[in-house]
Amino acid sequence: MAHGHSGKDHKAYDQSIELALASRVGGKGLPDTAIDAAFAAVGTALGRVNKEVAAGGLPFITVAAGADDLPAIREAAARFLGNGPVTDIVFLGTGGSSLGAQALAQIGFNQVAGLGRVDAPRLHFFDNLDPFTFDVTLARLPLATTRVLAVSKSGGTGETLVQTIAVITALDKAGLRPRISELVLGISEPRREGKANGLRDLLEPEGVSFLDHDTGIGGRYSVLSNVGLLPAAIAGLDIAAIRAGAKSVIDTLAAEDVREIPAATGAAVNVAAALEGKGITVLMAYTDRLERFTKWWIQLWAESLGKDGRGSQPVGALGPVDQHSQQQLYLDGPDDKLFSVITLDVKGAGPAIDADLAARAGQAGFGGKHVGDLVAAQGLAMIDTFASNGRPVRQIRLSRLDEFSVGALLAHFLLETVLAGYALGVDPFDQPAVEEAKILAKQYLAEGKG
Ligand SMILES: O=P(O)(O)OC[C@H]1O[C@](O)(CO)[C@@H](O)[C@@H]1O
Repeated sequence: MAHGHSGKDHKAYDQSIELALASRVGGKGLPDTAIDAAFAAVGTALGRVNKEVAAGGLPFITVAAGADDLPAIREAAARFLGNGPVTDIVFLGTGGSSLGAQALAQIGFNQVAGLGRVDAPRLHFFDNLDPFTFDVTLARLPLATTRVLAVSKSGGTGETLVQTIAVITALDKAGLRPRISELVLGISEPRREGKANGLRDLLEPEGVSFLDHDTGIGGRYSVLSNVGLLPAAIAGLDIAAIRAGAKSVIDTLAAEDVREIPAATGAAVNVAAALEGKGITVLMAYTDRLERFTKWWIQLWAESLGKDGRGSQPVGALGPVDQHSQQQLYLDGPDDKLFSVITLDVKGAGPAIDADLAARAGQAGFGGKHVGDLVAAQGLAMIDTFASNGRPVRQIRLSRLDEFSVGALLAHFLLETVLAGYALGVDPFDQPAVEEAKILAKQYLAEGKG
């Protein structure tokens, strides 16, 4: 990784819900009655989670806390990159088969808006289906030095299948089909009796090998399994540090007092907000490298909790840029939101601001400071402004953004979501409502509609 440390010697993050409480931010904050009721429900949910893990359930937790599979993941990454030059890596997959990998890749300064390529290879995540984007990309990519990782838990997602078909066709046209087993790799569930797996059917006859997607881990819970960690290893990240960060959070589940557990506290503040009729939960991160993290979290929260008429609308925001687009609404619009602000200790980081030039720009106060000083001041000012306007805000503060801390954050939000789901009385692991439009789309395609 170009910056930061992957050491395990620092606390991954600090969380505080103080400024979400009515006692601190006035009438519009969350009252003690709601917080107490939420902690009671989350305490019961925690007991259930711990019991299920002890009984061998919830493998997304046990896998995330382990390390036995890491050598195999590293080997697969090394084999995938091979010996020859690799200029580009294409990731096919959508939702939980892509967003976690994107969140991790961003920690290593990949996929950061405005930054473009830092080091080779370039990473391309095609989690959306767009005929023009894909056409242009396939035409421009140097296919002989490109590697493709196709990920689908079910092996049946239409977007991923048509992209994979297009890749095979492009490799064929480029005369590279004989090399496909070297250029392409898959991750999918093992074949199951009576269940089709289109991705394996497409690629295995070509000689392409697969890593098994854990059948007990749903896509949106898979980031700390090989689904997220193989791309992370390919991107050069320290996957042992990611797992160490995750384990540091998972280990807190054993604490006696539910209020001492950060993930349980995060679940409780969200459940309390739901009890108070706040239908929107905003996650605002003050660092470019957590932008995809917020997208990953949006799927996790929305698909896990939005059912039976329950759940809250997750909104991802980036600071400071979104202060210039959404702050007005956040502070002065409907009081229907809980805010969670993630800040990074960036004081002293980034370019120094020349004093003379700052004075010439009419901002003498910027002189002698660093860009990071301004961002740090903005994050803190935003948090305090939420509070002074009576808008409940939870703070999460990172001292560093590295593999260890992102592993911890990922585990935190995975656990927070499951605890909130159990506390709200919904099943956080299914997504029955997403099937209807998929079936209809296939019917319309057959009928030529659209
Ligand atoms: O990994 P798969 O099976 O291709 O599914 C991709 C995504 O599609 C969904 O099933 C929703 O349509 C998500 O839950 C999942 O993460």
